[in-house]
Amino acid sequence: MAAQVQQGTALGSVHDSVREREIRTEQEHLDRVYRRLEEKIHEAEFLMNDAAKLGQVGTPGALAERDAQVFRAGIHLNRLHNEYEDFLFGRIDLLLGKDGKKGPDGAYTAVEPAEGAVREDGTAEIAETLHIGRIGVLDEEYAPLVIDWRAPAAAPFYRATPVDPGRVVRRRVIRSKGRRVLGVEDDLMRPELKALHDGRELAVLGDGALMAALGQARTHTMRDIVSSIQAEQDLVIRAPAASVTYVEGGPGTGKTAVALHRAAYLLYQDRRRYAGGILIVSPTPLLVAYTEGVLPSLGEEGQVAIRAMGSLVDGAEATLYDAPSVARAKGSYRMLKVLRKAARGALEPNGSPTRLRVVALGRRLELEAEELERIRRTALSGTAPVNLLRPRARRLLLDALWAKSGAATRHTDPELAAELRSSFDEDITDEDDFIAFLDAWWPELTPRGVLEAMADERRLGRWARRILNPGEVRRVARSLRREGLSVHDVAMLDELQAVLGLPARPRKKRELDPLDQLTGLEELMPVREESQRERAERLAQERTEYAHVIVDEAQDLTPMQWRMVGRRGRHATWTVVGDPAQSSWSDPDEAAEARDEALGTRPRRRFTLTVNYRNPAEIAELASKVLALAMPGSESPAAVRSTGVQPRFSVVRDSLARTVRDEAAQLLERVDGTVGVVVAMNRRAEAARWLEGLGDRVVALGSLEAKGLEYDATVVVSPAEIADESPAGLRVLYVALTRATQQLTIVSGERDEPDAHGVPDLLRD
Ligand SMILES: Nc1ncnc2c1ncn2[C@@H]1O[C@H](COP(=O)(O)OP(=O)(O)OP(=O)(O)O)[C@@H](O)[C@H]1O
Repeated sequence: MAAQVQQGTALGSVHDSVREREIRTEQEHLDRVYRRLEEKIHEAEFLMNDAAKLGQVGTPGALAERDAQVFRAGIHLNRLHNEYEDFLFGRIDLLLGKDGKKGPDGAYTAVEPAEGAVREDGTAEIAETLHIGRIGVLDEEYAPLVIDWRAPAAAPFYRATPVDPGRVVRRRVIRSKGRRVLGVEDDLMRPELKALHDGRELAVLGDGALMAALGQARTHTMRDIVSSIQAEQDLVIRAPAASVTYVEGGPGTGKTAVALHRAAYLLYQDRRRYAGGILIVSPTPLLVAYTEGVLPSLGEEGQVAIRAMGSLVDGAEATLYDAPSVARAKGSYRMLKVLRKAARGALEPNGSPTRLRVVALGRRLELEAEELERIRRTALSGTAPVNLLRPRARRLLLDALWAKSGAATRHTDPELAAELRSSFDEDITDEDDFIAFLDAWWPELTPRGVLEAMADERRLGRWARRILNPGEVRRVARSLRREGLSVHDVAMLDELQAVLGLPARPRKKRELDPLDQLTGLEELMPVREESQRERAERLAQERTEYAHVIVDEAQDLTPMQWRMVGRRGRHATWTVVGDPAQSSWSDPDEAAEARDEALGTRPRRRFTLTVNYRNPAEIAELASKVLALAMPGSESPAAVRSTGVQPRFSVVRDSLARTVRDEAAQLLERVDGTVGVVVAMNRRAEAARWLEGLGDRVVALGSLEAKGLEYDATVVVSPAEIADESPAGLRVLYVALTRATQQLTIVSGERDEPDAHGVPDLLRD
């Protein structure tokens, strides 16, 4: 190897001095970057003050100018005041490029080296050195001091491999804390070259920046992976935003990490387009809490909303879980039919009036139950939202009363007849009795109101006839009588909102130009089309539709949830990440149909992630036994590292509680970070009690709550209980087994059949 790779104890001191020199070089660069950042902060503060002065001038031009300045300076200050852990984290040393053109970030754009960049004797000069960081920084001459990780020029940092190095000779990960460089880790992309930089041979130090990142102790929040994104992940992160980006990959392949980095990339790449907002949908509030720090660490906040599936509807916050059979009924397409019937049926509350009496044209007029029923049916024909049909029902009532009055036949002059009719209508609709009748007979329905009506088993039975079986009706009605909402109730609320429609509100009058009124122009002017910006602002405010929707753990969405999420991205581009092998939904075909409906006919670009960065090989191998049972024939992703520590098997000694507590305590001793204890859903509450007093590094979770999370070590309690809990139980067990980054303990419970080594039947070959 021509490059200067220093290894072994004999070379130790040389190695140390090379390391010190390289660290010093990077430190000097970092110092320069910080000096420049400080200058920028002063500039931004100056701009803010200046902008405030402009504000006192008060002319429209000055005000617009001030707004723009405040906006720009505000963003700047916000970012710069953040003291990032590792503001600058990478560097690439490049050969001369083919065409010598520079991009907007000041870096040369060519991917391939120029002819002659490598001399015949195998030596080459480093022509360009780029430092990669969280945001871009230019020096006084507009030369790049730091390239934003999302800029095209930074892509080779993530993509270059020894097989396909492009111009990259050396790729360096720089570790720093605050303003101090702590270390560097290099990968050599062209080991065959003798590369010179400033007349000196290029040094190559250490290896394993990725391994160091993976081996770190976990906390209860996710870290960004910006300094170690791998090539197959980078392809997804930078995929063009058109249509649907569809990503599959097994546990730990970085799907969630990639989805979050992609949100940051899209904003960087086209901030205007994504002013309409990016929505990230997560299955649980726990996963939201775990992931929500990643985007701010990448310098992105505000335009991205991370919401749990149970809080996608404003004002709703799901806190309950349904039993699997109830979840199945509530989440399936069948529920859609039930809701449509319920929305119409709920118009007839118990005690709905059966007679309408009014006085008009000096006569008493009456409509009886049968006529009222006929009018209701006519008004409800079709599929229009129920709340929007109230004006139609009102009109039909007036028609029927007018016919009863016989007044129509009395006037042959159409003008007179029309006049009489309009005063007839006015008289009636002003009458308090009529208003009270209408409110009782055709009440304005709310989604919550309909859900409450469905809690009445008799009524639900009527609406769900031949759709749900009697057992399902009983269980669903009972579940709706509980205090609080479940995650599946929230999708039902959202569907009901669509079925009911927002009641008609009086339209806000456009401000009139007095001149238009004088000339009558007002009548002739078409209502102005909303501009793109106005639309984006409106959508951001209403927060019901987004410019890009990212669905994490997509394999778990029920058909009803796909409909809910689909409504938020009708005009959006999408990134959908998931793993069918981890699906906890019992009917994947039905869910796939709903997903295709939500995504429409947009073309899809498919990606597969193949490397498991979370689990060591020892844990991945055990989990693959359950994968073979859950989805025969599917492949598990290759684990990128091994720890030499085999999973531990434990059987209950005196009590399950004591055994689990002891095992968790042992793991707390063995790892520095977090421990997760995963139990069947119905044991959640008791498991939390088992762990009382062990501190906040350990948590108890139900199997469904473990989705997407990870811990240094996990205790999985009774594989058989988890597997038996629902029709998708084996896949849920697969999720539970793949949460640990270092150690895994399996505790067999009553239902398991452990062998002499404590290995339960489900985990044997
Ligand atoms: N390139 C990388 N560099 C460093 N760490 C990585 C990288 N890719 C993934 N990881 C780490 O691997 C772990 C798993 O990533 P992530 O949670 O995104 O996987 P996932 O595919 O969503 O898993 P699951 O399907 O089990 O939810 C995380 O700790 C993540 O930070």
